[in-house]
Amino acid sequence: MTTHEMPRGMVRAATTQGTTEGYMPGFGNDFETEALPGALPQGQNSPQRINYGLYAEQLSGTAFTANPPERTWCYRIRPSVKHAGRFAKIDVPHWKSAPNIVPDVISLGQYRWDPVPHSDQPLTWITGMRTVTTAGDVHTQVGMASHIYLVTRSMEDEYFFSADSELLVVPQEGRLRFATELGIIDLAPQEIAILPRGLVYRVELLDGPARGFVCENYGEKFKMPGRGPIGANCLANPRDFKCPVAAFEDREVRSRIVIKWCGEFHETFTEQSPLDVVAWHGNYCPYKYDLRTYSPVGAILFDHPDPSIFTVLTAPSAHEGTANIDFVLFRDRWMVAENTFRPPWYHKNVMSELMGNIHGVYDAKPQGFVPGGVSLHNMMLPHGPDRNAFEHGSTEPMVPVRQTETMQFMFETRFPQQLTEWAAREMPIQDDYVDCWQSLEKKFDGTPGEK
Ligand SMILES: O=C(O)Cc1cc(O)ccc1O
Ligand SMILES: [Fe+2]
Repeated sequence: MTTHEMPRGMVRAATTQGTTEGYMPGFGNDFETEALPGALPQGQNSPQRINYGLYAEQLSGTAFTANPPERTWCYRIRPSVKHAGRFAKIDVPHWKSAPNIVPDVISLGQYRWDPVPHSDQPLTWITGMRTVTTAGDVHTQVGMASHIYLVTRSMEDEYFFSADSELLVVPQEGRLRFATELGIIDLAPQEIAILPRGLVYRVELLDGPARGFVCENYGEKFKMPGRGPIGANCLANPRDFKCPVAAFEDREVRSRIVIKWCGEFHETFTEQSPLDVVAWHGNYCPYKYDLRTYSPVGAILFDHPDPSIFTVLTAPSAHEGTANIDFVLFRDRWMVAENTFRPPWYHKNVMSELMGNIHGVYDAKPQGFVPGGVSLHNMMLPHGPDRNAFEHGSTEPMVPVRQTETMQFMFETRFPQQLTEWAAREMPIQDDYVDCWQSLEKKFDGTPGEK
């Protein structure tokens, strides 16, 4: 299927001025969109009867009284209660939720993994999800989980929603289509998508097998970080977030809906596609973002700032400035600081840092952290440049250098991350990772002067 082909039978809103080919720009906007003319009621949410015989339904992503409240009004062929009833538990063994403490697995440590090889098994978005770490508690809606997905099959007449979490998707190889209740998102490496809690969707492969990373956010939703003295511009700009226009299917076919709820998986069946929202308006919706539109701000004279300067999105916790999750991007950029050790400094951090490599070379780890690979520097565990990066960083000429062809990210959380059994035993762990610091030399010889 090409990017422009629609899934079977899907009717999408005509793009209007201000939209970019099936998407509407802006972060947290109050959007409105209709796939059939006149389907969206004007001036009120719940008229006695709705055009085309549609049903009105509200999807609330925050408490009714939150400030600001986030909700979307959907005008659909059937209310979703007709789609989802009579649930049965099913087993999705590799998708774990916090708390998931494996007694004989040691999560305390610095870990790194090679890319998980693509599979020749038929794996969908649901069966291909592999949890790497969990943190916090899904039941009290704090913390997160990190996952790797390996997708080799499109979902067919099968749909999913997570009542537990919002999903941040970071593709690394292969393109995916998210056909959602609120419209279609096509996603390629170097882009990200956010799928809100409660939204029903189907995931299709657009080409090849797909692999990528997911951050499952149990807590408050991702938002743009406060930019403080940076002001109104740079970092991620609101207009670069894109929300899909309405698209619907009118397909009467037996369909399976899988629901993640309190860490458990359930199935229910319906006789029609649940993607039957013809029009909607509101501020609770899925969106995508092209990481290449991120404008990094950094040191332009000396020293190395905290990586919070590279935050794309932040999911707050109850403690101001202490994120449940920060999503941080290390992209290509100029390094210009004078008289400065330019790679990341050595450090210990109360927050735990899970990193993934989308492509290219990461400056603190010129070897070993390869595209598709993952590293974890858990709560308060020391880490920093390996020996090669240290030697290079402390001797390189202080001329402007462009770090090119590089893109890594970090899921940083205030909670310690617990390894799953799969991450500890099946994912290709690099047993010798911690040795990358052992060859750092003692330079101190008791005499002053630079060594
Ligand atoms: O540990 C890492 O590689 C991530 C990181 C990068 C950086 O520039 C500063 C601090 C930090 O934790
Ligand atoms: Fe770090």
